[in-house]
Amino acid sequence: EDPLAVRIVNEMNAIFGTHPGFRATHAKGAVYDGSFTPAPDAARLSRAPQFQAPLPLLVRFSDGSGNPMIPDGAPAARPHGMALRFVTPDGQPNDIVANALDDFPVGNGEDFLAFLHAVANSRPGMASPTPLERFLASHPAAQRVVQTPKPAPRSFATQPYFGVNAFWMVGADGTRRAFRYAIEPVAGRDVLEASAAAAAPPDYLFAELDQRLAAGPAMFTLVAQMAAEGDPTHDATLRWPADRPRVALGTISIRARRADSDAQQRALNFDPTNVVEGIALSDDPLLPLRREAYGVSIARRQ
Ligand code: HEM
Repeated sequence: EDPLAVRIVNEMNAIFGTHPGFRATHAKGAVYDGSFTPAPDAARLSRAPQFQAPLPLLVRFSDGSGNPMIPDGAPAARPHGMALRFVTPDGQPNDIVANALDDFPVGNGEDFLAFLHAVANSRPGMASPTPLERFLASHPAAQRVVQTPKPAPRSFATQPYFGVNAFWMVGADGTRRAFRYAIEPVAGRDVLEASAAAAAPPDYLFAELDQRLAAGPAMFTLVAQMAAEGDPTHDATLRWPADRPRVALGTISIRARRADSDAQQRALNFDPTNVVEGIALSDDPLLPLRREAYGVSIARRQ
């Protein structure tokens, strides 16, 4: 039998079709140049280079489907994605790969495969219960994610993004703290009515961002939601209480779409397990699985 990561990417291909040269999911995207300026507090929390001094960033915004022709306003384009790479002085990448949803349907790879398999095998008009309905009935976190409203953003720059999986920060004094990333738009959250999203031009999000950047950078605050002692890090479906402190780690500034965006996005391999000294992976099993599955998709598309 094929490894789990291969079977997962196969199910993604079954859902979205195979599109040579494109990612198995988040297929439609573009790559931007930007920079990161750490907040004064960040250096104490993590000794990673991105929290010591300003660094260049590579950023990719994407629609959350494996279909590269998906209209930006289609429900299947949600959640949208934001992936970023700190370009560190020694060239070792630290990536953050985030979705426009502060949640995930499953906490382990077997359940993710079963979820994708159920989606791939359910069709509108099928007799109830469909495979998806059966999966949701026995997986409350997936039910919660499916029921969460996911309005289309007005702009990639008016949408918050979330890292979902927990990491550790290792401070200058060696102290380890568990956290999750959030990326908050400085312009504030702004969404479209369902009817406006359905009527929007197919590339409205990418066109809007070009227009916005012509007038000035798009800004976000990189935030860490800090765990309290004992908060679970091993299961992305176990959300931490909303009152956990949110610490600003710095400012993301997005300058312009790269002229070589198409070539860049083919070559780029964002991976949430690309971390540098000062950031460490948690015990969340989705992290090593993501590394493997992204690797499978990268090998197929490159
Ligand atoms: C077990 C869980 C997951 C699996 C198996 C998975 C799988 C994949 C795969 C195969 C790709 C394409 C990689 C490539 O060709 O470069 C991808 C891309 C992506 N995933 Fe995941 N994913 C998982 C969880 C997540 C989570 C939790 C998030 C967000 C919090 C996320 C956000 C994204 C984004 C934004 C991209 C596009 C990255 C880019 O712009 O290059 N994924 N995922």
